[in-house]
Amino acid sequence: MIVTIDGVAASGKSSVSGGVARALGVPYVSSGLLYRAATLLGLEARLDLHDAPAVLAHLQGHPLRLEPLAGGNRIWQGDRELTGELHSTRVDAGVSVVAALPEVRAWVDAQLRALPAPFVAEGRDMGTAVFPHAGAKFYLTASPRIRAQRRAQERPEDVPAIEAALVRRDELDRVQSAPAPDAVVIDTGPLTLDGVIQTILAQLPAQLTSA
Ligand SMILES: Nc1ncnc2c1ncn2[C@@H]1O[C@H](COP(=O)(O)OP(=O)(O)OP(=O)(O)O)[C@@H](O)[C@H]1O
Ligand SMILES: Nc1ccn([C@H]2C[C@H](O)[C@@H](COP(=O)(O)O)O2)c(=O)n1
Repeated sequence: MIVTIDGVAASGKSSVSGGVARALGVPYVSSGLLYRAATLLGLEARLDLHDAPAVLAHLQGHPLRLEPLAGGNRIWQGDRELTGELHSTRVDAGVSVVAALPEVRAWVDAQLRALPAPFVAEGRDMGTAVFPHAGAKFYLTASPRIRAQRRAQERPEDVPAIEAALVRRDELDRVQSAPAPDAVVIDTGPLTLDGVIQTILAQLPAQLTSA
């Protein structure tokens, strides 16, 4: 069983996926972490992030390992844990460039499809390109201002700066971020985190919640 939760940047995908996964007793899979880790490695190696063959060759030489857990995902390159370094402003600024490379997308998709189900998968194209046959699909939205206000609780930048960066990233990620036609779209703006989780749990087919 696979449940997909896609959505725009900072719409609550990881927090909501974690809550849904815990309620179902399965792990969740954060696909964005693979793009973020690929970006960090590219930046550290001073690669041109537009150079797909260079980025891919570097990834193949420095394999990433995603550890999907219900309590939070961790990601490793060899013995080094990268997780804590992936939500910096520097990685945010470069990740859309790396995520636009078809070669990198194919590499990430192969990593994700190799994971053993059941799980909740979150990202941008989980319900469209990666797991089109998922048992249930959701897509989270919220206005840029609300998303920026939430992010500002965890970042040093102010709300207008965060909002501008989110709008820029939404635009850069637009191609792969369309909701699946069969996804339930949820505006998280008026909802609490738990409200979003309960909304999703209430809409899951009975065979998923009893599995
Ligand atoms: N419905 C909600 N109400 C209030 N706060 C929320 C809600 N959903 C998420 N948040 C908060 O918004 C912030 C962003 O959430 P989260 O990191 O889960 O989003 P994301 O979509 O995974 O982000 P990114 O695209 O950057 O990976 C977090 O601080 C989270 O606690
Ligand atoms: N399935 C995915 C997941 C993520 N991305 C890109 C888009 C984002 O800018 C970046 C980081 O993702 P986030 O942590 O914000 O969810 O990775 C994508 O293109 N496809």
